[in-house]
Amino acid sequence: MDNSPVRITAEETLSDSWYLLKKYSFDLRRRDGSWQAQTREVYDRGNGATILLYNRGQRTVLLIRQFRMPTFVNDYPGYLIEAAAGLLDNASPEERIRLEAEEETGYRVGHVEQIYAAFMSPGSVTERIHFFMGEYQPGDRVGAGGGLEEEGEDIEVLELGFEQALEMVQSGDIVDGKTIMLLQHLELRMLKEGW
Ligand SMILES: Nc1nc2c(ncn2[C@@H]2O[C@H](COP(=O)(O)OP(=O)(O)O[C@H]3O[C@H](CO)[C@@H](O)[C@H](O)[C@@H]3O)[C@@H](O)[C@H]2O)c(=O)[nH]1
Ligand SMILES: [Mg+2]
Repeated sequence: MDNSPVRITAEETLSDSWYLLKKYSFDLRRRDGSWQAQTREVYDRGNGATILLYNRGQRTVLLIRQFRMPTFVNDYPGYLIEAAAGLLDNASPEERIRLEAEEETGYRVGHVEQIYAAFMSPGSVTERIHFFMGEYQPGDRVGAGGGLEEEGEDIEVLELGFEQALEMVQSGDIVDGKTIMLLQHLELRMLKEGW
């Protein structure tokens, strides 16, 4: 017997231009057992991965700054400070984050640790982001980073002190969700382990 609380009744593609925007019609079984018809728009850009590169000895992190159009059209100057990140494009999260971190920051990544995967905007976007932490050393730098110009990327690499980065979360100079989560994960680790 089908016990699912959801029955999809129709699926309409609203846009398949760069990524995929669909409208789903479905019946949802409410907690009282009754069924209710609903529709929701769902944006599918695949899944992603992100990493906080940190150096424990120097007490620094490597972040990037780039232009993000969706923030610009929502009353923000558009240049966002973020942890390196990329879409999976059919690679595994770990494979992808190594490639992306090197492409964006110029640092080759050694050991990485996956900490969790999270839905970042579950009311509208399918994406689940895989979160990683990785230590870097100055000698791991193999290029300038910056991303791929042919894809429109123009990425500035920033090396910041831990404390400065955490203060920038408080001051509103760092406003990207995944980056705030990663910096706070680092802060928890610093507190727990007494760095
Ligand atoms: N032409 C065109 N290019 C696009 C479009 N949308 C994205 N791109 C390009 O596609 C590439 C995607 O770059 P990635 O580095 O793989 O992804 P990202 O944009 O950094 O995404 C990461 O961060 C996001 C925000 O936190 C995450 O949502 C995502 O999962 C990932 O972690 C970028 O060059 C971007 O400009 C579009 O509509 N049109
Ligand atoms: Mg990226």
